[in-house]
Amino acid sequence: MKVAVVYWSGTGNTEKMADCIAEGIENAGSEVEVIFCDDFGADMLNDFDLVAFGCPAMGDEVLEESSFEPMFEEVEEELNGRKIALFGSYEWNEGQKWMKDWKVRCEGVGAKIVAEPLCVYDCPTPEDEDDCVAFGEKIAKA
Ligand SMILES: Cc1cc2nc3c(=O)[nH]c(=O)nc-3n(C[C@H](O)[C@H](O)[C@H](O)COP(=O)(O)O)c2cc1C
Repeated sequence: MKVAVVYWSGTGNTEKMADCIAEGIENAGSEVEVIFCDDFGADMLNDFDLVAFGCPAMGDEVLEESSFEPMFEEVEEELNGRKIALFGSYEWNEGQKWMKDWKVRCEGVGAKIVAEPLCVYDCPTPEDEDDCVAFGEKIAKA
């Protein structure tokens, strides 16, 4: 299994999640590449069996709009039938609306979401980091 972890992060919280998820994927014996969203595109999808997308809640409960959203708009057209996972950090709302909307959006284009999306409040605690590693191990076996 070859996995891409594609993320955006402004203050490092989602980046930390990405690194821990990658650690879990490696623990599971899979190959992983951690890629900043500007360096990923639809033409790379065929190189991976699974893509884990990470983006914090930004704007008003949306994906980051200048870098991650344009990449995702291009990629989502090609997600039908592909295995993906979603994760990200948030801070302002307990409702995690951005992630609920993102999940519905991905299901709408036919992506196969292999695990319940992982949301972490603010900066990952050591326990959150363990959850991220476990998430990586889980999705790598999906
Ligand atoms: C411009 C801006 C908009 C944000 N909008 C939201 C939001 O709508 N909902 C929320 O829960 N958190 C919001 N946040 C908080 C971030 O999601 C939170 O700080 C997160 O940990 C940032 O992750 P990062 O370190 O990966 O950038 C916002 C933060 C910024 C700077």
